[in-house]
Amino acid sequence: MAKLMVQGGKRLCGELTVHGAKNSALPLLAASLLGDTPSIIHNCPELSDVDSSIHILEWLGCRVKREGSTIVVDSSSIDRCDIPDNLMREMRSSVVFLGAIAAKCGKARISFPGGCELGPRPIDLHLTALRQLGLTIDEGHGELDCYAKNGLTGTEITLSFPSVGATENIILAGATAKGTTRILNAAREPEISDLADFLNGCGARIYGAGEGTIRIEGVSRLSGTEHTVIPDRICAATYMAAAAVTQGNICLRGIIPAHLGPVLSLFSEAGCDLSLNGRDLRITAPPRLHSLKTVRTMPYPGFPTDAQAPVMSMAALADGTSVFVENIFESRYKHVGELMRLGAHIKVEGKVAVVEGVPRLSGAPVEATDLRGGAALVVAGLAAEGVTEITGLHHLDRGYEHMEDTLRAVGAVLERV
Ligand SMILES: CC(=O)N[C@H]1[C@@H](OP(=O)(O)OP(=O)(O)OC[C@H]2O[C@@H](n3ccc(=O)[nH]c3=O)[C@H](O)[C@@H]2O)O[C@H](CO)[C@@H](O)[C@@H]1O
Ligand SMILES: C=C(OP(=O)(O)O)C(=O)O
Repeated sequence: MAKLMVQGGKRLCGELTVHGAKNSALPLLAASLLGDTPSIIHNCPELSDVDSSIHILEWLGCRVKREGSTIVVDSSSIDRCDIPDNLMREMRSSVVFLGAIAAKCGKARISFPGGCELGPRPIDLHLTALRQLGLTIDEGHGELDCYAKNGLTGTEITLSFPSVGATENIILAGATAKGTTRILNAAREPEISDLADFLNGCGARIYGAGEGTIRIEGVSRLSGTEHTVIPDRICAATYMAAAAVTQGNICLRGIIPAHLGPVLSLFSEAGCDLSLNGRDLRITAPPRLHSLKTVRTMPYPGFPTDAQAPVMSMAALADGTSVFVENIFESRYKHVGELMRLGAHIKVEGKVAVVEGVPRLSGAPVEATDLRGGAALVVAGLAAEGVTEITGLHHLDRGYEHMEDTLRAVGAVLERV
Protein backbone atom coordinates (compact mmCIF):
# COMPACT_ATOMS: atom_id res chain seq x y z
CA MET A 1 0.00 0.00 0.00
CA ALA A 2 1.46 3.37 -1.03
CA LYS A 3 2.17 5.85 1.76
CA LEU A 4 3.18 9.47 1.83
CA MET A 5 5.98 10.04 4.35
CA VAL A 6 5.99 13.71 5.33
CA GLN A 7 8.89 15.06 7.37
CA GLY A 8 7.38 18.06 9.10
CA GLY A 9 8.88 21.32 10.23
CA LYS A 10 10.35 22.61 6.96
CA ARG A 11 9.48 26.17 6.07
CA LEU A 12 7.96 26.40 2.57
CA CYS A 13 9.59 29.03 0.36
CA GLY A 14 9.61 29.63 -3.39
CA GLU A 15 6.93 29.59 -6.05
CA LEU A 16 4.49 27.15 -7.57
CA THR A 17 1.98 27.21 -10.40
CA VAL A 18 -1.60 26.26 -9.62
CA HIS A 19 -2.90 23.64 -12.06
CA GLY A 20 -6.24 23.62 -13.87
CA ALA A 21 -9.40 23.07 -11.84
CA LYS A 22 -10.62 19.49 -11.51
CA ASN A 23 -14.19 20.67 -11.08
CA SER A 24 -13.99 22.60 -14.36
CA ALA A 25 -12.03 20.12 -16.43
CA LEU A 26 -14.49 17.28 -15.71
CA PRO A 27 -17.70 18.98 -16.91
CA LEU A 28 -15.79 20.44 -19.88
CA LEU A 29 -14.77 16.94 -20.93
CA ALA A 30 -18.43 15.90 -20.71
CA ALA A 31 -19.38 19.02 -22.72
CA SER A 32 -16.90 18.07 -25.44
CA LEU A 33 -19.38 15.34 -26.41
CA LEU A 34 -21.77 17.97 -27.74
CA GLY A 35 -19.68 19.47 -30.53
CA ASP A 36 -19.70 17.95 -34.00
CA THR A 37 -16.04 18.93 -34.54
CA PRO A 38 -13.11 18.26 -32.13
CA SER A 39 -12.54 20.32 -28.98
CA ILE A 40 -9.11 21.21 -27.67
CA ILE A 41 -8.96 21.71 -23.91
CA HIS A 42 -5.79 23.17 -22.42
CA ASN A 43 -4.67 23.17 -18.77
CA CYS A 44 -6.32 19.84 -17.94
CA PRO A 45 -4.66 18.58 -14.77
CA GLU A 46 -3.18 15.07 -14.57
CA LEU A 47 -5.62 13.56 -12.12
CA SER A 48 -7.27 10.17 -11.78
CA ASP A 49 -10.70 11.83 -12.20
CA VAL A 50 -9.56 13.27 -15.54
CA ASP A 51 -8.42 9.76 -16.53
CA SER A 52 -11.87 8.47 -15.55
CA SER A 53 -13.53 11.09 -17.77
CA ILE A 54 -11.29 10.06 -20.66
CA HIS A 55 -12.25 6.41 -20.08
CA ILE A 56 -15.93 7.37 -20.26
CA LEU A 57 -15.41 9.37 -23.47
CA GLU A 58 -13.50 6.45 -25.04
CA TRP A 59 -16.16 3.97 -23.92
CA LEU A 60 -18.75 6.13 -25.67
CA GLY A 61 -16.69 5.90 -28.87
CA CYS A 62 -14.93 9.29 -28.84
CA ARG A 63 -11.34 9.62 -30.00
CA VAL A 64 -9.31 11.26 -27.24
CA LYS A 65 -5.71 12.43 -27.54
CA ARG A 66 -3.71 13.78 -24.62
CA GLU A 67 -0.47 15.72 -24.93
CA GLY A 68 0.73 17.07 -21.61
CA SER A 69 -2.05 19.16 -20.20
CA THR A 70 -3.92 19.45 -23.51
CA ILE A 71 -6.71 17.02 -24.33
CA VAL A 72 -8.33 16.80 -27.76
CA VAL A 73 -11.74 15.15 -27.95
CA ASP A 74 -13.33 14.12 -31.22
CA SER A 75 -16.88 12.97 -30.52
CA SER A 76 -17.90 12.46 -34.16
CA SER A 77 -17.46 8.69 -33.77
CA ILE A 78 -19.68 8.30 -30.67
CA ASP A 79 -21.54 5.00 -30.91
CA ARG A 80 -22.86 4.30 -27.40
CA CYS A 81 -25.06 6.12 -24.94
CA ASP A 82 -24.46 4.16 -21.74
CA ILE A 83 -21.85 4.33 -18.99
CA PRO A 84 -21.01 1.10 -17.15
CA ASP A 85 -21.34 1.03 -13.36
CA ASN A 86 -17.59 0.69 -12.72
CA LEU A 87 -16.92 3.97 -14.57
CA MET A 88 -19.90 5.72 -12.96
CA ARG A 89 -18.59 4.86 -9.49
CA GLU A 90 -15.12 6.30 -10.06
CA MET A 91 -16.14 9.92 -9.48
CA ARG A 92 -19.02 12.27 -8.79
CA SER A 93 -18.68 14.01 -12.15
CA SER A 94 -19.70 10.89 -14.05
CA VAL A 95 -23.26 12.13 -13.45
CA VAL A 96 -22.78 15.26 -15.58
CA PHE A 97 -22.31 13.00 -18.59
CA LEU A 98 -26.05 12.31 -18.29
CA GLY A 99 -27.11 15.75 -19.54
CA ALA A 100 -24.54 15.65 -22.32
CA ILE A 101 -25.34 12.11 -23.53
CA ALA A 102 -29.11 12.72 -23.38
CA ALA A 103 -28.67 15.91 -25.43
CA LYS A 104 -26.41 14.23 -27.96
CA CYS A 105 -28.21 10.88 -28.35
CA GLY A 106 -31.76 11.48 -27.12
CA LYS A 107 -31.25 8.62 -24.66
CA ALA A 108 -28.80 7.49 -21.98
CA ARG A 109 -28.29 4.62 -19.56
CA ILE A 110 -26.24 5.19 -16.42
CA SER A 111 -26.11 4.16 -12.77
CA PHE A 112 -25.37 6.31 -9.72
CA PRO A 113 -22.11 8.31 -9.42
CA GLY A 114 -19.26 7.86 -6.92
CA GLY A 115 -17.09 10.67 -5.56
CA CYS A 116 -16.00 11.60 -2.07
CA GLU A 117 -18.18 10.16 0.70
CA LEU A 118 -19.37 13.27 2.48
CA GLY A 119 -22.75 11.95 3.66
CA PRO A 120 -25.68 11.33 1.33
CA ARG A 121 -25.17 12.82 -2.13
CA PRO A 122 -28.50 12.31 -3.90
CA ILE A 123 -29.04 13.30 -7.53
CA ASP A 124 -32.75 14.10 -7.17
CA LEU A 125 -32.29 17.72 -8.28
CA HIS A 126 -30.49 16.57 -11.45
CA LEU A 127 -33.21 14.06 -12.30
CA THR A 128 -36.14 16.36 -11.56
CA ALA A 129 -34.62 19.09 -13.74
CA LEU A 130 -33.86 16.73 -16.61
CA ARG A 131 -37.41 15.37 -16.44
CA GLN A 132 -38.67 18.95 -16.69
CA LEU A 133 -36.66 19.26 -19.89
CA GLY A 134 -38.52 16.28 -21.32
CA LEU A 135 -36.28 13.36 -20.39
CA THR A 136 -38.15 10.26 -19.28
CA ILE A 137 -36.12 8.49 -16.59
CA ASP A 138 -36.98 4.94 -15.52
CA GLU A 139 -35.20 3.96 -12.33
CA GLY A 140 -34.71 0.34 -11.32
CA HIS A 141 -32.03 -2.16 -10.25
CA GLY A 142 -29.64 0.75 -9.59
CA GLU A 143 -29.88 1.94 -13.18
CA LEU A 144 -31.37 4.99 -14.84
CA ASP A 145 -32.82 4.32 -18.26
CA CYS A 146 -33.40 7.68 -19.91
CA TYR A 147 -34.95 8.68 -23.20
CA ALA A 148 -36.43 11.76 -24.83
CA LYS A 149 -38.70 10.57 -27.64
CA ASN A 150 -39.29 14.06 -28.92
CA GLY A 151 -35.95 15.55 -27.91
CA LEU A 152 -35.42 17.97 -25.02
CA THR A 153 -37.40 21.18 -24.67
CA GLY A 154 -36.36 24.25 -22.71
CA THR A 155 -38.38 25.34 -19.70
CA GLU A 156 -38.05 27.26 -16.42
CA ILE A 157 -36.36 25.28 -13.66
CA THR A 158 -36.11 26.44 -10.05
CA LEU A 159 -33.49 24.62 -8.00
CA SER A 160 -34.35 24.27 -4.30
CA PHE A 161 -30.59 24.42 -3.61
CA PRO A 162 -27.94 25.85 -5.97
CA SER A 163 -26.42 22.45 -6.74
CA VAL A 164 -23.24 22.68 -8.81
CA GLY A 165 -23.71 19.34 -10.58
CA ALA A 166 -27.43 19.86 -11.24
CA THR A 167 -26.75 23.32 -12.72
CA GLU A 168 -24.11 21.76 -14.99
CA ASN A 169 -26.45 18.98 -16.10
CA ILE A 170 -29.18 21.49 -16.96
CA ILE A 171 -26.74 23.66 -18.92
CA LEU A 172 -25.48 20.63 -20.85
CA ALA A 173 -28.98 19.39 -21.60
CA GLY A 174 -30.38 22.86 -22.32
CA ALA A 175 -27.66 24.02 -24.73
CA THR A 176 -29.22 22.18 -27.67
CA ALA A 177 -32.79 21.84 -26.37
CA LYS A 178 -35.67 23.37 -28.30
CA GLY A 179 -36.45 26.84 -26.99
CA THR A 180 -35.23 28.61 -23.88
CA THR A 181 -34.25 27.15 -20.52
CA ARG A 182 -34.08 29.37 -17.45
CA ILE A 183 -32.40 28.17 -14.27
CA LEU A 184 -33.47 30.02 -11.12
CA ASN A 185 -31.30 29.67 -7.99
CA ALA A 186 -28.48 28.34 -10.18
CA ALA A 187 -25.06 27.58 -8.68
CA ARG A 188 -22.73 30.55 -9.20
CA GLU A 189 -19.35 28.80 -8.87
CA PRO A 190 -16.58 29.89 -11.28
CA GLU A 191 -16.64 26.37 -12.71
CA ILE A 192 -20.20 27.02 -13.93
CA SER A 193 -19.02 30.13 -15.76
CA ASP A 194 -16.12 28.16 -17.25
CA LEU A 195 -18.57 25.55 -18.58
CA ALA A 196 -20.78 28.27 -20.08
CA ASP A 197 -17.74 29.98 -21.65
CA PHE A 198 -16.66 26.67 -23.19
CA LEU A 199 -20.12 25.95 -24.59
CA ASN A 200 -20.55 29.52 -25.86
CA GLY A 201 -17.22 28.98 -27.67
CA CYS A 202 -18.92 25.94 -29.28
CA GLY A 203 -21.80 28.16 -30.45
CA ALA A 204 -24.18 27.88 -27.48
CA ARG A 205 -26.16 30.87 -26.21
CA ILE A 206 -25.86 30.81 -22.45
CA TYR A 207 -26.33 34.06 -20.55
CA GLY A 208 -25.93 34.91 -16.87
CA ALA A 209 -23.59 32.10 -15.78
CA GLY A 210 -22.05 33.15 -12.47
CA GLU A 211 -25.34 34.73 -11.45
CA GLY A 212 -28.38 33.21 -9.77
CA THR A 213 -30.43 33.13 -12.98
CA ILE A 214 -29.06 31.54 -16.14
CA ARG A 215 -30.79 31.74 -19.51
CA ILE A 216 -29.99 29.19 -22.18
CA GLU A 217 -31.34 29.71 -25.68
CA GLY A 218 -31.14 26.31 -27.30
CA VAL A 219 -29.27 26.05 -30.62
CA SER A 220 -29.62 23.30 -33.20
CA ARG A 221 -25.94 22.34 -33.36
CA LEU A 222 -22.65 22.94 -31.56
CA SER A 223 -19.13 22.74 -32.93
CA GLY A 224 -15.96 22.02 -30.99
CA THR A 225 -13.83 24.84 -29.57
CA GLU A 226 -10.44 25.59 -28.03
CA HIS A 227 -10.50 26.47 -24.34
CA THR A 228 -8.22 26.81 -21.32
CA VAL A 229 -9.44 25.46 -17.97
CA ILE A 230 -9.49 27.99 -15.12
CA PRO A 231 -6.99 27.52 -12.26
CA ASP A 232 -7.99 25.35 -9.32
CA ARG A 233 -9.06 27.64 -6.49
CA ILE A 234 -9.18 24.75 -4.01
CA CYS A 235 -5.60 23.68 -4.80
CA ALA A 236 -4.60 27.32 -4.35
CA ALA A 237 -6.27 27.39 -0.91
CA THR A 238 -4.58 24.10 0.03
CA TYR A 239 -1.08 25.30 -0.89
CA MET A 240 -1.75 28.59 0.91
CA ALA A 241 -2.61 26.57 4.02
CA ALA A 242 0.61 24.58 3.60
CA ALA A 243 2.60 27.84 3.53
CA ALA A 244 0.63 29.23 6.48
CA VAL A 245 1.33 26.31 8.83
CA THR A 246 5.07 26.24 8.05
CA GLN A 247 5.65 29.97 8.58
CA GLY A 248 6.33 29.93 4.88
CA ASN A 249 6.61 32.51 2.17
CA ILE A 250 5.49 31.32 -1.24
CA CYS A 251 4.21 32.79 -4.47
CA LEU A 252 1.29 31.06 -6.19
CA ARG A 253 1.33 31.71 -9.91
CA GLY A 254 -1.61 31.78 -12.30
CA ILE A 255 -4.49 32.15 -9.86
CA ILE A 256 -7.66 34.20 -10.43
CA PRO A 257 -7.90 36.35 -7.28
CA ALA A 258 -11.63 37.04 -7.78
CA HIS A 259 -12.34 33.30 -7.37
CA LEU A 260 -10.69 33.30 -3.95
CA GLY A 261 -12.54 36.18 -2.22
CA PRO A 262 -13.53 34.64 1.15
CA VAL A 263 -10.43 32.42 1.18
CA LEU A 264 -8.14 35.44 0.96
CA SER A 265 -10.06 37.21 3.76
CA LEU A 266 -9.66 34.18 5.96
CA PHE A 267 -5.89 33.98 5.46
CA SER A 268 -5.62 37.69 6.29
CA GLU A 269 -7.66 37.05 9.44
CA ALA A 270 -5.16 34.30 10.35
CA GLY A 271 -2.40 36.92 10.22
CA CYS A 272 -0.90 36.03 6.83
CA ASP A 273 0.40 38.84 4.70
CA LEU A 274 -1.01 38.61 1.15
CA SER A 275 0.26 40.53 -1.80
CA LEU A 276 -1.31 40.30 -5.23
CA ASN A 277 0.40 41.08 -8.47
CA GLY A 278 -1.95 40.35 -11.38
CA ARG A 279 -2.45 36.59 -11.29
CA ASP A 280 0.36 35.96 -8.78
CA LEU A 281 -0.24 35.83 -5.07
CA ARG A 282 2.50 35.94 -2.44
CA ILE A 283 1.63 34.67 1.00
CA THR A 284 3.88 35.31 3.99
CA ALA A 285 2.85 33.55 7.18
CA PRO A 286 3.27 34.99 10.68
CA PRO A 287 5.33 33.18 13.37
CA ARG A 288 2.03 31.97 14.94
CA LEU A 289 -1.32 31.92 13.14
CA HIS A 290 -4.29 33.76 14.66
CA SER A 291 -7.48 31.85 15.33
CA LEU A 292 -10.47 32.27 12.97
CA LYS A 293 -13.78 33.67 14.17
CA THR A 294 -16.31 31.45 12.39
CA VAL A 295 -15.71 29.68 9.11
CA ARG A 296 -19.11 28.95 7.53
CA THR A 297 -19.10 26.94 4.33
CA MET A 298 -21.59 28.28 1.79
CA PRO A 299 -22.35 28.04 -1.91
CA TYR A 300 -20.20 30.41 -3.99
CA PRO A 301 -19.44 33.26 -3.42
CA GLY A 302 -19.30 32.03 0.18
CA PHE A 303 -16.43 30.11 1.72
CA PRO A 304 -15.99 26.81 -0.22
CA THR A 305 -16.70 23.55 1.58
CA ASP A 306 -13.79 22.00 -0.36
CA ALA A 307 -11.34 24.29 1.47
CA GLN A 308 -12.78 23.58 4.92
CA ALA A 309 -10.53 20.63 5.78
CA PRO A 310 -7.16 22.14 4.72
CA VAL A 311 -8.03 25.36 6.56
CA MET A 312 -8.93 23.38 9.66
CA SER A 313 -5.32 22.16 9.81
CA MET A 314 -4.29 25.82 10.04
CA ALA A 315 -6.79 26.45 12.83
CA ALA A 316 -5.44 23.40 14.66
CA LEU A 317 -2.13 25.27 15.06
CA ALA A 318 -3.50 28.77 15.62
CA ASP A 319 -3.31 30.79 18.80
CA GLY A 320 -6.84 30.50 20.20
CA THR A 321 -10.12 28.81 19.34
CA SER A 322 -11.72 28.69 15.88
CA VAL A 323 -15.22 27.58 14.94
CA PHE A 324 -16.28 25.85 11.73
CA VAL A 325 -19.85 25.38 10.48
CA GLU A 326 -20.18 22.93 7.58
CA ASN A 327 -23.39 23.85 5.79
CA ILE A 328 -23.06 21.97 2.50
CA PHE A 329 -22.41 18.32 3.36
CA GLU A 330 -23.75 16.27 6.24
CA SER A 331 -20.58 14.35 6.99
CA ARG A 332 -17.53 16.37 6.04
CA TYR A 333 -15.51 16.11 9.25
CA LYS A 334 -13.95 12.68 8.71
CA HIS A 335 -10.47 14.26 8.84
CA VAL A 336 -11.06 15.42 12.43
CA GLY A 337 -10.29 12.04 14.03
CA GLU A 338 -7.07 11.79 12.00
CA LEU A 339 -6.00 15.36 12.87
CA MET A 340 -6.53 14.43 16.52
CA ARG A 341 -4.05 11.55 16.09
CA LEU A 342 -1.53 14.28 15.22
CA GLY A 343 -2.36 16.08 18.48
CA ALA A 344 -5.10 18.51 17.34
CA HIS A 345 -7.82 19.46 19.81
CA ILE A 346 -11.16 19.43 17.98
CA LYS A 347 -14.72 18.80 19.11
CA VAL A 348 -17.49 18.12 16.62
CA GLU A 349 -21.17 18.47 17.29
CA GLY A 350 -23.36 18.06 14.20
CA LYS A 351 -22.36 20.66 11.64
CA VAL A 352 -20.12 22.57 14.09
CA ALA A 353 -16.45 21.88 14.83
CA VAL A 354 -14.64 23.78 17.57
CA VAL A 355 -10.89 23.80 17.11
CA GLU A 356 -8.71 24.77 20.03
CA GLY A 357 -5.32 25.65 18.58
CA VAL A 358 -2.23 23.91 19.95
CA PRO A 359 1.36 25.14 19.60
CA ARG A 360 2.56 21.99 17.87
CA LEU A 361 1.41 18.75 16.24
CA SER A 362 3.38 15.51 16.22
CA GLY A 363 3.72 13.12 13.29
CA ALA A 364 1.75 9.85 13.37
CA PRO A 365 0.28 7.28 10.94
CA VAL A 366 -3.01 8.64 9.53
CA GLU A 367 -5.42 7.74 6.75
CA ALA A 368 -6.99 9.98 4.12
CA THR A 369 -10.66 9.05 3.83
CA ASP A 370 -11.58 11.64 1.21
CA LEU A 371 -9.85 14.08 -1.11
CA ARG A 372 -9.77 17.31 0.90
CA GLY A 373 -9.54 15.47 4.22
CA GLY A 374 -6.37 13.91 2.79
CA ALA A 375 -5.09 17.34 1.80
CA ALA A 376 -5.70 18.50 5.39
CA LEU A 377 -3.48 15.68 6.63
CA VAL A 378 -0.69 16.68 4.25
CA VAL A 379 -0.95 20.30 5.44
CA ALA A 380 -0.87 19.22 9.09
CA GLY A 381 1.98 16.77 8.43
CA LEU A 382 4.11 19.54 6.90
CA ALA A 383 3.93 21.36 10.24
CA ALA A 384 4.05 18.38 12.62
CA GLU A 385 7.20 17.37 14.47
CA GLY A 386 8.68 14.15 13.05
CA VAL A 387 7.17 11.98 10.34
CA THR A 388 3.51 11.78 9.33
CA GLU A 389 2.68 8.63 7.40
CA ILE A 390 -0.40 9.09 5.20
CA THR A 391 -2.30 6.26 3.52
CA GLY A 392 -5.38 6.46 1.27
CA LEU A 393 -3.42 8.33 -1.39
CA HIS A 394 -5.86 7.47 -4.19
CA HIS A 395 -8.10 10.18 -2.73
CA LEU A 396 -5.35 12.80 -3.13
CA ASP A 397 -4.64 11.66 -6.68
CA ARG A 398 -8.22 12.53 -7.66
CA GLY A 399 -7.60 16.23 -7.10
CA TYR A 400 -3.94 17.25 -6.75
CA GLU A 401 -1.58 16.91 -9.70
CA HIS A 402 1.88 15.65 -8.65
CA MET A 403 1.34 16.96 -5.14
CA GLU A 404 4.66 15.68 -3.77
CA ASP A 405 6.67 17.28 -6.59
CA THR A 406 4.81 20.57 -6.18
CA LEU A 407 5.47 20.71 -2.45
CA ARG A 408 9.05 19.46 -2.76
CA ALA A 409 9.79 22.31 -5.17
CA VAL A 410 8.98 24.79 -2.39
CA GLY A 411 11.11 23.03 0.22
CA ALA A 412 8.85 20.35 1.71
CA VAL A 413 10.42 17.00 2.55
CA LEU A 414 8.06 14.20 1.61
CA GLU A 415 8.06 11.07 -0.48
CA ARG A 416 5.70 8.39 -1.66
CA VAL A 417 6.87 4.91 -0.73
C1 LIG B 1 -17.11 17.47 -9.22
C2 LIG B 1 -17.56 18.67 -8.50
O1 LIG B 1 -17.75 19.74 -9.07
N1 LIG B 1 -17.70 18.53 -7.19
C3 LIG B 1 -18.07 19.69 -6.41
C4 LIG B 1 -19.56 19.87 -6.47
O2 LIG B 1 -20.15 18.66 -6.03
P1 LIG B 1 -21.69 18.41 -6.30
O3 LIG B 1 -22.07 18.89 -7.64
O4 LIG B 1 -21.95 17.00 -5.95
O5 LIG B 1 -22.32 19.35 -5.19
P2 LIG B 1 -23.77 19.96 -5.11
O6 LIG B 1 -23.65 21.44 -5.17
O7 LIG B 1 -24.66 19.28 -6.08
O8 LIG B 1 -24.21 19.49 -3.66
C5 LIG B 1 -24.40 20.36 -2.59
C6 LIG B 1 -25.44 19.83 -1.65
O9 LIG B 1 -26.66 19.60 -2.34
C7 LIG B 1 -27.13 18.28 -2.12
N2 LIG B 1 -27.79 17.79 -3.36
C8 LIG B 1 -27.15 17.92 -4.54
C9 LIG B 1 -27.72 17.45 -5.69
C10 LIG B 1 -28.97 16.83 -5.61
O10 LIG B 1 -29.55 16.38 -6.61
N3 LIG B 1 -29.59 16.74 -4.40
C11 LIG B 1 -29.02 17.19 -3.25
O11 LIG B 1 -29.59 17.08 -2.17
C12 LIG B 1 -25.87 17.50 -1.81
O12 LIG B 1 -26.15 16.32 -1.10
C13 LIG B 1 -25.08 18.49 -1.00
O13 LIG B 1 -25.50 18.48 0.33
O14 LIG B 1 -19.94 20.96 -5.64
C14 LIG B 1 -19.64 20.74 -4.25
C15 LIG B 1 -20.18 21.94 -3.47
O15 LIG B 1 -19.50 23.07 -3.79
C16 LIG B 1 -18.14 20.56 -4.07
O16 LIG B 1 -17.87 20.20 -2.74
C17 LIG B 1 -17.60 19.47 -4.97
O17 LIG B 1 -16.20 19.48 -4.97
C1 LIG C 1 -15.84 16.72 -3.06
C2 LIG C 1 -15.00 16.87 -4.07
O1 LIG C 1 -15.03 16.22 -5.23
P1 LIG C 1 -16.18 15.27 -5.82
O2 LIG C 1 -17.43 16.06 -5.88
O3 LIG C 1 -15.65 14.95 -7.17
O4 LIG C 1 -16.30 14.08 -4.92
C3 LIG C 1 -13.88 17.85 -3.99
O5 LIG C 1 -13.33 18.19 -5.06
O6 LIG C 1 -13.54 18.28 -2.88
